[in-house]
Amino acid sequence: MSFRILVTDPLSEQGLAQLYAASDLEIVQEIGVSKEKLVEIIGDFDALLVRSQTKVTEEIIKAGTKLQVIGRAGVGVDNIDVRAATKAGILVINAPDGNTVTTAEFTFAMMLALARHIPQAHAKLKDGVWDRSSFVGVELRGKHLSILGLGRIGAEVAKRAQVFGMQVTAYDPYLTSARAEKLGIKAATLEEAIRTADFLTVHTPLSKETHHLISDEQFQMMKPGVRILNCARGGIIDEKALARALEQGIVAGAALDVYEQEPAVGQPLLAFPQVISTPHLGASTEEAQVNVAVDVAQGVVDLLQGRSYPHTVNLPSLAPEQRAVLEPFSNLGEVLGSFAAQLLRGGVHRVTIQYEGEPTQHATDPISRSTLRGILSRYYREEVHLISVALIAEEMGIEVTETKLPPHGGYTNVIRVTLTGSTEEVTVAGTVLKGHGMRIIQINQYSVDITPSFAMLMTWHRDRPGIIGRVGSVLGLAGINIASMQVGRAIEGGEALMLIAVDRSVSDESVQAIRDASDVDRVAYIELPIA
Ligand SMILES: NC(=O)C1=CN([C@@H]2O[C@H](COP(=O)(O)OP(=O)(O)OC[C@H]3O[C@@H](n4cnc5c(N)ncnc54)[C@H](O)[C@@H]3O)[C@@H](O)[C@H]2O)C=CC1
Ligand SMILES: O=C(O)CCC(=O)C(=O)O
Repeated sequence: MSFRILVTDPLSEQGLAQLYAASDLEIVQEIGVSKEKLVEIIGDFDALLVRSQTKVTEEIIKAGTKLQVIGRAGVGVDNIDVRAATKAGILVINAPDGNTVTTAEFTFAMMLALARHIPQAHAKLKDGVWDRSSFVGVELRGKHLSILGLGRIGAEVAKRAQVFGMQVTAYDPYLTSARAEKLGIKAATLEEAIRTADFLTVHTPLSKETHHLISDEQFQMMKPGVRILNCARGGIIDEKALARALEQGIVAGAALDVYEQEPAVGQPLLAFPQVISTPHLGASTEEAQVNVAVDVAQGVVDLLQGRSYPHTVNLPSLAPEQRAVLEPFSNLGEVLGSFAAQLLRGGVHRVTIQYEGEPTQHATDPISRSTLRGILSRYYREEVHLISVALIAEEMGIEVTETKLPPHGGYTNVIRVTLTGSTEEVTVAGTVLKGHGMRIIQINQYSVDITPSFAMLMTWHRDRPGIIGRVGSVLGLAGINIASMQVGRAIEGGEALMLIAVDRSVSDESVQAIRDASDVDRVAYIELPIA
C-alpha cells in the first residue's frame, strides 16, 4: 500500500530525506499553498506535515477525508484545530524535544539583550551615533527570575539562569515540590511569582487557561522596573495591558518573539523603544529545524506503517511493552462495552467503568477508550475511532466515570461496565484468564462464566422444564451450532437467564421464533467485536 504525504511549510531536507527513502510513501511539497488550494487537494493525502505557518482549520480537516495523521514539526499545535482532527479520528503529532535547547538559548539571548539594551545600542551605532550614556543596563546576577510554565523549555531556561547567579522561582500547576527541589527552584503561586519577579518569562502553551495569564491585574502586582519576556506564544501576555504597563513605567522593558497576530508587522508594542522584538525565531536554528523535521517525519512514517510514535497530541502513546500488557484488557473492555450497550434499551446517559486488580496498576485510559468504542459503536453510524471516543461521548452528553478497586472475589482482574439509561441500568463484567482468553462473569445481578463469541443470544425466561430444548431446536432448525451455554436463576421456578454463544450470525426470524417460544420474556441477540 502506498501513502501520500503533503508538506506545506518549509521543513529541513534531512527530515524529508527519510520520507523520500521509504518505498511506500509519495511526498508532495506545496510550500505556502493557499487555504483554498489546500482544501481542494487535501482529500488525496494520508498525512499532512506542517510547521507553524499553515493554519490547519476545521474546513481543511473536513476536506481531508483520507487523512490519518497531521504532523507538526515543533511543539505548539495551536495552528491546528486539534478538536476537529480528534472528532474526525485524525491523529495529531508533534516534535516537542527537538527545539527545547534552541528555544531556551534564544530566551536567554533575549534576556541578556533586554538587560543590556543590545539591539537599541546596535541600531544607534549603525545609524552613526556613538552613544554610551543611554544604554546603562542591569546585571542578571542576584536578580529574581520568575518562570511561568516549568516544562521542557522553562526548565532549560532555569538551568541557565542559575549559572548566571539568578534566584529562580517557578509557577506551574503541575510542578511537584520534589521536582522543584531537585532543580533548585522555588515553587510558588502565580501571584508570588508575579510579585517577586525582576525578570518574568512565560513558557506555557497557549490554552484557555493561559490566554491573557498576564493582564492588567497582574501588571499592577509587579515590582516597578520588571522586565518581561515572551518566547512561547502570543496571547499568554495581554498585549494591550503590556502597552499600558510600559506607559505607566511598571515594565522597564519587554522582549517579544511571539504575538497575538502573526506576522506582527505594525503591532503598536514594537513602537516602544524599551521593547525588543524578533519575528518568531525561538526555534530557528539549523540544529532544531533538523531535529524537529527528523522527529515528526519519523513519526508519520512509523504511524502510517503501523508502528507507534511517542508524541501523539490527541491519543496517549504507549510503549510496545505497555501496549502488550494492556491489549487483552482493552479487547475485554470493548467486548463488555458492546455487550452492555446492546442489552440496554434506549440511549445511554452515564457510563461507569470499574477496574479491579491488575488493570489498576496501569494507565487505564486506553482501556476506557476501547470500552467507550464498544459502547458508542452501537449508537454511532460511522466507525468510532479511539482518538475521538471521548469527544463523541462528550458531544452526546454522556457522563463517563472511572473507578479503581483492589482485586476482589477471586479474580486477579475485573472490568465492570455499567450503563445508565433513562429507564434502566445494565451491568456487564468480565475478566481475562491468563492463557485462556476473556470471560464474561456477570450480567446485571447474575454471576455467569462464559467465553464471549462473535454472536450471542440471551434470554430472560421463567425457570420451567423444556426451555433449553425449545431454544436449542430453533437454532438447530436454522443450522446454527451452539458453542457454549450458561443458565442462571435467582430462585427455582423464578426469573432465569440463558446465555448462548453460537458459531454464526442468527437471523431476525430465528430470534423472533425464540421470542415466541413459551415462557420466554425477552431475547437479546448480540454481536460482539470478536474476530
Ligand atoms: N518561540 C518559539 O519559536 C517556540 C515557542 N514554543 C512554545 O513554548 C511552549 C512551551 O514549550 P515546552 O516547554 O516544550 O512545553 P512543555 O509542555 O514541556 O511545557 C509547558 C509547561 O507549561 C505548564 N503549564 C500548562 N498550563 C499552565 C498554566 N496555566 N500555568 C502555568 N504553567 C502551565 C505545563 O505544566 C508544562 O510544564 C510551547 O507550548 C510553544 O507554544 C516552543 C518552541 C519554540
Ligand atoms: O516552526 C517554528 O519555527 C515555530 C516553533 C514553535 O513555535 C513551536 O515549536 O512551538
